[in-house]
Amino acid sequence: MTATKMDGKIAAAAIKEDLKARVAALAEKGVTPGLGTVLVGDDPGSHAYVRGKHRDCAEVGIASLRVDLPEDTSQERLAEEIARLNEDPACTGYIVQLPLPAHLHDNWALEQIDPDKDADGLHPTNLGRLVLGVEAPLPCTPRGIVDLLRRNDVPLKGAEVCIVGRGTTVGRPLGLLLTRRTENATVTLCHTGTRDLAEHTRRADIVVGAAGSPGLITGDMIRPGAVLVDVGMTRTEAGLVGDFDPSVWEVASKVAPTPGGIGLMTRAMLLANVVERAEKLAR
Ligand SMILES: Nc1nc2c(c(=O)[nH]1)N[C@@H](CN(C=O)c1ccc(C(=O)N[C@@H](CCC(=O)O)C(=O)O)cc1)CN2
Repeated sequence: MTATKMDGKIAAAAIKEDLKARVAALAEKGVTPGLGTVLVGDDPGSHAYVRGKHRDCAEVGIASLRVDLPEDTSQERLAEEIARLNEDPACTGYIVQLPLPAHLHDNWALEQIDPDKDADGLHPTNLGRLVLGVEAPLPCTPRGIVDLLRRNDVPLKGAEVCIVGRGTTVGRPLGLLLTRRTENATVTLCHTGTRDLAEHTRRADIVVGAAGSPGLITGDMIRPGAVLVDVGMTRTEAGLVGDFDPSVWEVASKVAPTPGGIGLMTRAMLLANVVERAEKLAR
């Protein structure tokens, strides 16, 4: 068996086309959605991701507000910029690019964001709303995973899903999303303390690699015909590498690879969150 690719580029392009039309409809009502980004430091990967987000905004007609701060930014200075975006009416939603430099704290920064402007869906209030099943912006990567699976006709109802990685941007919120009544999957959340990872991955219809451990999951660890979603993104000398070893392509039925899969869906879902918030404001 050679797996087929679940293509994030094709799906993201379709999502952006739809959003472009919705942004044009908002313009007729005098509303322009505006995405803010706060980037602290010099990490080349983070700079590339933020550049990509602003390129996407330009493509669909969303205004961009960009705040770039030096590596040695103090917590007080960062708090000022976040407070400014909370108050700025031109900014309908914004993100703080993660991870922040070590002297700042990701969770502290997320808590400073006005939950109504939280374009990433990562504010504790919005994660809490996800737990409660109340409407809220959804975290972009988990939302992108569910969207890509649906577009590729992967059944979720009753599916056994093994998520490898318990991070707060992907693994944990994805477990919450997939176990909602609308998705109705059964989730096993594995992590570095899991005793026998292969025992869990082999049982699953869908395996999500979100551990950031290159090549962790090999072909012998999955069942024939399984659907795989790679969220791992580790930069190596060989380029960008995901959590799945190339041997999985001979065993799986469908794969969302790194690169070309979920990263692009993450970007598209950020735009969707910003447009949805603007639509709410226009009602
Ligand atoms: N505030 C946030 N910070 C971070 C998030 C997030 O969702 N919100 N996620 C990641 C980084 N990220 C978005 O910010 C992101 C990662 C990867 C991609 C992407 O397009 N990947 C491409 C490959 C790009 C490359 O070659 O480098 C792909 O997978 O094809 C987009 C966004 C951590 N921080």
